[in-house]
Amino acid sequence: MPEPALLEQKKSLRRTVRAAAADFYPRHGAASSREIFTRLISLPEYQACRTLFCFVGTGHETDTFLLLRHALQHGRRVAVPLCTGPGRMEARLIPNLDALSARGAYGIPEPAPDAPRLALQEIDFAVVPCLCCDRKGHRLGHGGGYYDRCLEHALFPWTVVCPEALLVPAVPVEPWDVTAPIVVTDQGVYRT
Ligand SMILES: Nc1nc2c(c(=O)[nH]1)N(C=O)[C@@H](CNc1ccc(C(=O)N[C@@H](CCC(=O)O)C(=O)O)cc1)CN2
Ligand SMILES: Nc1ncnc2c1ncn2[C@@H]1O[C@H](COP(=O)(O)OP(=O)(O)OP(=O)(O)O)[C@@H](O)[C@H]1O
Repeated sequence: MPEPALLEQKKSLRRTVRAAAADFYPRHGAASSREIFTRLISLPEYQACRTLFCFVGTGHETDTFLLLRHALQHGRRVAVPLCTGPGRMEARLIPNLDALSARGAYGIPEPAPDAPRLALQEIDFAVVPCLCCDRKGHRLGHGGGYYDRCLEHALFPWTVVCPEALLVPAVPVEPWDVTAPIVVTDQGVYRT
């Protein structure tokens, strides 16, 4: 059962961070995303990975097209989220960026519903979005629980990405919230 106080804290933090993000991304999003990209491709977990699962960043998120393109050009298998129901998503393989020309749930570019499914056991490394997070790897998402469900049993390393300007001292943590082992910002890499 959700604890009412924590739920309220998350709601209120989402409101504050959405406003901060709306201010941040139009002005600094492109530069921030490039810095985050540079740090991501330097991670040993990325360099070693053969199969990458990475979100497709939209407007007020880190732009991940740089990473998706890099991974495809360097021979990695690349999968992105496809929302399949409330709070549920699957990793689906894409052969190139043209496979992301359709808009899916919430206006996010998604592969076609018949794109091949990637079993979670086959993921070597994943890159995950957030509205904001803290340096301990606690992330706040949009509240759908998509990543908490998906990463609940993850045995692979994964990182959340967040501009340093949107980091918060502490994200309220509920029992089902997963903790990112790595936080990559535009200014550094934090291992939790
Ligand atoms: N790029 C990206 N892909 C993702 C996620 C994400 O956060 N970012 N998700 C992570 O869970 C899942 C989709 N979940 C989402 C749940 C709610 C909203 C949402 O409410 N967005 C807007 C409203 C969009 C609209 O105007 O309709 C909002 O925040 O106000 C977005 C994504 C899977 N794919
Ligand atoms: N592993 C899980 N199993 C069942 N329900 C879950 C699980 N994880 C989260 N939920 C449900 O999902 C809802 C949203 O959770 P939360 O607010 O933590 O989402 P979020 O992390 O902000 O969003 P997202 O993961 O989509 O970015 C909660 O009401 C919770 O009950």
